[in-house]
Amino acid sequence: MLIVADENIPLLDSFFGDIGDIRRVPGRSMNAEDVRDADILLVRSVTRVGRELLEGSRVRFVGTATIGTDHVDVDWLREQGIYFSAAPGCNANSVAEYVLSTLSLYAERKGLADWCDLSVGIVGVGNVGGQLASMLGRLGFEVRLCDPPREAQEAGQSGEFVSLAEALECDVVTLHTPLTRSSEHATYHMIGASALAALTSDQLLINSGRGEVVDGAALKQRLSAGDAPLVALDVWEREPRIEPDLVDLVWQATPHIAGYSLEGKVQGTEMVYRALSQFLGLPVRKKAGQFLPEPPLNKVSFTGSVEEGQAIRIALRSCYDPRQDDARLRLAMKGSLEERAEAFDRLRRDYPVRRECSSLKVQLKGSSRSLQDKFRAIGFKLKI
Ligand SMILES: NC(=O)c1ccc[n+]([C@@H]2O[C@H](COP(=O)([O-])OP(=O)(O)OC[C@H]3O[C@@H](n4cnc5c(N)ncnc54)[C@H](O)[C@@H]3O)[C@@H](O)[C@H]2O)c1
Ligand SMILES: O=C(O)[C@H](O)[C@H](O)COP(=O)(O)O
Repeated sequence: MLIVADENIPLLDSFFGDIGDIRRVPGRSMNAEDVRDADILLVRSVTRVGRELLEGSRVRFVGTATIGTDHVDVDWLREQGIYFSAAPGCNANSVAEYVLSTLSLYAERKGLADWCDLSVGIVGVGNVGGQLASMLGRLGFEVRLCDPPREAQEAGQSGEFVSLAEALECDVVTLHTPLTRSSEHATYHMIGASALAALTSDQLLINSGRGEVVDGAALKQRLSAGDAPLVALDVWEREPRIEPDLVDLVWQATPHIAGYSLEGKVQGTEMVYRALSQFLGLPVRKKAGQFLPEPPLNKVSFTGSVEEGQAIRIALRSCYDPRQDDARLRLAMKGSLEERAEAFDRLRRDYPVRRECSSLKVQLKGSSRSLQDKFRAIGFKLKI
């Protein structure tokens, strides 16, 4: 059995080596010739999967080791009888940690003594938005949730949802919707000129969903006008050919790596491995956890005299500090369009190992119960 796989899927041999022969291909340039003789196709989000890639091949299973599925023509696969599986939720915690770290930097920039003074509007409350909402709620933030599809489905069951306009009133607005173009609540360019006009310089907009959810041209105009909000973009229109002008205009710029914790990536591989094993009628014997190495930093200690906010910032940023990714992306925005595109993909392919907060033991000597609860809310392991 031949498995054709994006070379950027981690642990291909460990998970799939005893299922079939593996042919590794760069995901961005994968073409029909690469997959013609394959039985199984494993991708991440940079390969467009549909008729053009698969017609005439013998592929019968497609797995994407990612949450997003907008790169896959799911309807065409269904019509062809090709089984499809994604990895919902695999890197939700990684994205939530990216948002938390971004919030901590923003609160510091604003000179806030307590980051919980920020209200946060979450647009799209699925795996990622839901995980983030739960963390922020436990930390004591005021959170507003906007999710019209869920609101319609859960009508009458809860009054917890607000409109997009109400979410846009929060100090921080963070986008976690999929990219959809034709459904009732399509998200393509959902944040356009009028939504952007509602935001002021007292606010932060974060997009780590998909680049095309925000109208890039309208964003450039808004950021060049007065009273503009700060913006943190992890995802961009037309990746990897992103606009260097927009990189210059945003406060924080990262190369689509919010979900790139090692845990998130390996869980993506594991979920596709499980789906393929079930599809082939094989036993599921491997788990992501068995392949995760000891983290280079596995313990930090704080004494009772440490200021609470300071302790949380140190622990959070020792696991993930987006400023490093921001600096790397800005440095890479040189040369021609193609050179910049290659650099964008290189930053993602050669991404350093990043571990989630759950990999770090936090020792809190003589700390308050409330501080312990906050560390737990973020997912740290506590040693008291
Ligand atoms: N930057 C990254 O590294 C990264 C990592 C993981 C996921 N993502 C992106 O984040 C998206 C969300 O991930 P998820 O796991 O939470 O997906 P999900 O499917 O679990 O949740 C998405 C939620 O968005 C809601 N939604 C749909 N249309 C909406 C609209 N118009 N307004 C408000 N809400 C709307 C849905 O009802 C759903 O509850 C993914 O589809 C993917 O594109 C990015
Ligand atoms: O949808 C997802 O899971 C994320 O956007 C994911 O992190 C994308 O990573 P890539 O497929 O581009 O490696």
